[in-house]
Amino acid sequence: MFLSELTTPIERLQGVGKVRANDYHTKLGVDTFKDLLALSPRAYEDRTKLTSVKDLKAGENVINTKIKVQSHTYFGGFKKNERTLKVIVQDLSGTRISLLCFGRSFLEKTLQAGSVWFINATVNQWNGEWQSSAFSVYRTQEEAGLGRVIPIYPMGGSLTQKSIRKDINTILSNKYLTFDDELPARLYEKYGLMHTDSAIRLMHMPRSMEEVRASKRTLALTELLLMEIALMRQSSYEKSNKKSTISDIEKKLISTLPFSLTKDQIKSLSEIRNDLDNQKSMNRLLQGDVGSGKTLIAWISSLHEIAKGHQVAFMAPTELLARQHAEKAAELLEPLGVKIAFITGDVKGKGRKYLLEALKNGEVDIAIGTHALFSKDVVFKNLRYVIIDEQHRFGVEQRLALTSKGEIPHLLLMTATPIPRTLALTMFSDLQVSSIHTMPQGRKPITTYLVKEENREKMYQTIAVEFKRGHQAYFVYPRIEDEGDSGLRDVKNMFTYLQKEYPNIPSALIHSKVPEDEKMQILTDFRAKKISYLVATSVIEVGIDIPMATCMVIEHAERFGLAALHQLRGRVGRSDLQSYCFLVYSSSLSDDSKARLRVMKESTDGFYIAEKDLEIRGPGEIAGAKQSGFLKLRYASLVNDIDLIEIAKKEALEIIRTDKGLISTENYMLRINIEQEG
Ligand SMILES: Nc1ncnc2c1ncn2[C@@H]1O[C@H](COP(=O)(O)OP(=O)(O)OP(=O)(O)O)[C@@H](O)[C@H]1O
Repeated sequence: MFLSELTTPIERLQGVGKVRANDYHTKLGVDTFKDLLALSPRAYEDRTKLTSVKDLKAGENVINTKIKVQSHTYFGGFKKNERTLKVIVQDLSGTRISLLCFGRSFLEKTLQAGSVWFINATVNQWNGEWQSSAFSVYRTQEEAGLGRVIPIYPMGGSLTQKSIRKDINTILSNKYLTFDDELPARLYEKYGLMHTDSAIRLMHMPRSMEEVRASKRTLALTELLLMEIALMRQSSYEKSNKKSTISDIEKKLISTLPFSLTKDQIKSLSEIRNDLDNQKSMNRLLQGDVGSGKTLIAWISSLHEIAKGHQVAFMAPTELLARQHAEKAAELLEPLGVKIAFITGDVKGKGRKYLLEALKNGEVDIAIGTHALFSKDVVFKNLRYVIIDEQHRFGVEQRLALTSKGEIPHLLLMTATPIPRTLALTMFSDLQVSSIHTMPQGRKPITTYLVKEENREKMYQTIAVEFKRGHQAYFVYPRIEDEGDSGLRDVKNMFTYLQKEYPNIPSALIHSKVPEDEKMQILTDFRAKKISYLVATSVIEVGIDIPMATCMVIEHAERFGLAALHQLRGRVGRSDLQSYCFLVYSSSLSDDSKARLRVMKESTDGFYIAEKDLEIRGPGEIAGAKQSGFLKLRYASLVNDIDLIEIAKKEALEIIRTDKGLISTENYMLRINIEQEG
């Protein structure tokens, strides 16, 4: 069978109870046997050889060794039950190591003098003595996993390394289970790949790091190739040479704007129009910095389709943003006679029924909402254009699911987190890209200050001056409330603190737990200047557009990624007023965090920041792309596997060129796997 066909729910696995199943679903996104087998270890520990402290190289501190217990002593405290057990042992090389058994006095009975054990320990040197307080002891070499390479999985809740390994083993030990190859036979030979069955088994139970590398390479190339083919299959882009004309209704909107469009806005709009007038469906990414005027382009281009009698769907990542967009659209488009509907999961009952009828009958021109727009009961009469805001929140998979709905509509994805060039060139080969580099005229670059924690007071005073000028501010913190141990400032406590700092200045608290209606009311009041500042978590990260807000304070700035910092900063500087961003950091910063904050101070250009992000993170993943489902890759790395990405692209192109329907026997498995995953 193919791995994608192993869809048995995880709760049916022997030994997995309710709690563990629930943790699999919620912590790891594992719902089926297939998902568990596809769970890629986040690291491997090489325990193939016994190592003594003498074998440690600079920077290493983990040993797997055989020990002989010498003696016991106790240290610290006055009474016996307050003292800590110290077990003196000798490792393979005869070196003395002290095992410090904090809270583990019971080991005195187990680790008897003269007995022999295997240990896995993290060691360090203290006053010339080797010590370890983080160690595990095993009776046999087998139990210690020695002679093997141990996979380390992502964990969560009740799931431990041991339980995950055991569950994977339970599935793989079914002797009737074998996995068929997912790629055409010739590719295995051409690229020296393992068979799928071996690759899956060796990913979880490798005997050497060489096997880890070989299995990863196979699984990564398989994954990339399936994704490239799936994307290319549904892409039917053909550049049109025809120049489109601007409809009257578009002209009308443009003429009512109190400003003129920027050069890049005009260019993007014309690229989109040309695509919209093409027979083939558009698949275009509109990338532009925060506040560069992308959403406006979305509305104008919607009119191009509405003028033809077509319907448009506009999807935002959160209800809050969907509502804000709906309000803005109403202001801009309703005077032109455009009929707008707002649809989210929260619109229920009679109102929903009425809206759905109107959509079905074609009485609505634009439906604005969250992903609820694409639930089964939402039927359009004539949907021809879909716009997705902040596309990094929607994975490639949703993109595929969306366009597989009947007649393929034109698709415009908008993002304010530009994609580094290398990635755009490779992974997004199926997308056409329009970029807005120029900012609207009159915008002053935001001034960014890096503020040491101890200088916060001065910063609060500077902001007080802005309040006096009638300007507004955001204060952002990483947490809603402190759970007692983090030492981080949190939204709730700081709300109280700032009220004392700024007596008589109206403020509001906004975070994910505030009900949607309340959030909306707060934003309406903020826009109407009834509120001067918001104390918030990163819920305000995307899309909120309040022109009079000129100050953005982000405390514990080192806790946020570059993309998030850039998005947050983009909430100010949205008018011709001078705006300021204060990044407050703690004095104990890692080199990476320092480099990131420096980039923020140096530049306000999202394109530059995206490239730097990739550079600083090096072999890591970019801009939270993996986590956010931008590209949900399990095995391949966008940074390390550029060579595989290129192979996948080349082979996928060839396959699509010769057999787009994937109907040949050789390509049969590709079709099955793509359809299963889709
Ligand atoms: N050419 C322009 N000149 C002046 N103001 C503009 C121009 N284009 C758009 N704006 C205004 O700038 C603000 C931001 O525009 P818009 O919301 O379209 O940007 P965006 O790129 O979608 O922003 P974000 O990424 O933050 O969602 C809006 O108030 C909009 O009316």
